[in-house]
Amino acid sequence: MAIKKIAEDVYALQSFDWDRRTFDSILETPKGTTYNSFLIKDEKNILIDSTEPSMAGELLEDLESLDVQIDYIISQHAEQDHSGAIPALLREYPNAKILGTKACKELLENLLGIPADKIQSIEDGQTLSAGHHQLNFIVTPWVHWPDTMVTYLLPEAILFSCDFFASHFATTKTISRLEDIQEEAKRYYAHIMMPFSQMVQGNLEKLRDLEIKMIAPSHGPIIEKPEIILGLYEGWSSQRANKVVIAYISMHGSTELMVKHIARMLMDLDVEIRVLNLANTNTGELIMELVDSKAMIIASPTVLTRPHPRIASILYLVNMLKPPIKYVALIGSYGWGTLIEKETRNLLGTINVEFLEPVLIKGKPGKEDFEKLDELAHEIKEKIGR
Ligand SMILES: Cc1cc2nc3c(=O)[nH]c(=O)nc-3n(C[C@H](O)[C@H](O)[C@H](O)COP(=O)(O)O)c2cc1C
Repeated sequence: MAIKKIAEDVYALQSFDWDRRTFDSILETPKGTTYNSFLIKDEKNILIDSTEPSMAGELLEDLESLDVQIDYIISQHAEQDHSGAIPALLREYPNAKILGTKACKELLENLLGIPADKIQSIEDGQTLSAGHHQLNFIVTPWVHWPDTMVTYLLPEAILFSCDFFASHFATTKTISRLEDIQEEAKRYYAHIMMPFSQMVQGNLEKLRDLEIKMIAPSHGPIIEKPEIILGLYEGWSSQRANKVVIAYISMHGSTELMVKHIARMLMDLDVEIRVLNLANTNTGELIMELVDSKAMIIASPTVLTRPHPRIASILYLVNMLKPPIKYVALIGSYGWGTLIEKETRNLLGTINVEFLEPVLIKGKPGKEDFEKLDELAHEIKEKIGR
């Protein structure tokens, strides 16, 4: 664990998980992660969030080295990577009071067995005076559970943002350049925030009038130039992109010929595209590309009447993560009979997209098939330009 002073009497206590390579068994974390807890030393000592249960001992050691008793624990989100060490903290500081939203209180009781009388639920806009410091609680639901809130600290103007604006990125640097944060922040947004892009917009609106000098999320680095991450979130959540992602599988090359043809045509039409062969692409790479795409071309051969299983699992994920795509086109080769269109529509059943006329061809594509792909490319160009 590392103690970093981020302002007078304000400390970041970061647990470094350098080797972690996946989160929630789905989100890749190539740069590891950190679990960040924050201490405000004042007349009342306040701890904001905690750490993974397995790292509770390190957090307790750091608090001991800072020689503090804890009066309040602010639980901004009940998930175990932030609140899992609270039971251990309560054993060490039995008089500490826990504050969280009403939804957070219920989850802390259910997930961590914390007694109800230890937790006070707080309302949006409620404040807490620590003495010299004042904490303002802003309820920000669905970034990323229904219980989430952020805390604005005065007079320092630090926003403790929990998962909002976080990234899985184990680094000892504080961030003041866009290049340092962009990739991991985008990966995090794509997997955690994208399904709730409208809630993200609403929560950004709630923060709009605050003067924020520093953002201190509960994973990854402290961000010294808040405008860089606020700008990225504004762009990602406002769905202004117009790229086309082509995700494909081809077992014997026919579907791949179709992909190469339509990709070439779209490039000739000056459409920004990204082509991903799912046989050798990480799922995360595709999900990140979808953050700023307006259309997706799914290219799959028929396997046992349905989309190739790798395509099907991607469709399931796309349906869940709700990228901002507005148009879906299905292309692919089959041998004798196919139900691929029906299955694709089923798998994308809950996202609000327009399905374009599919181009499904028997065997190897010929001249007429390529002409149909040209028509589809023109239609896509026309649609995304609107
Ligand atoms: C395991 C397997 C299952 C298949 N099942 C079907 C099927 O149910 N219906 C069909 O029309 N073609 C089926 N095919 C044939 C392929 O869809 C066909 O060969 C197609 O052209 C392959 O496209 P590709 O060259 O892009 O891999 C199957 C092929 C394989 C290898």
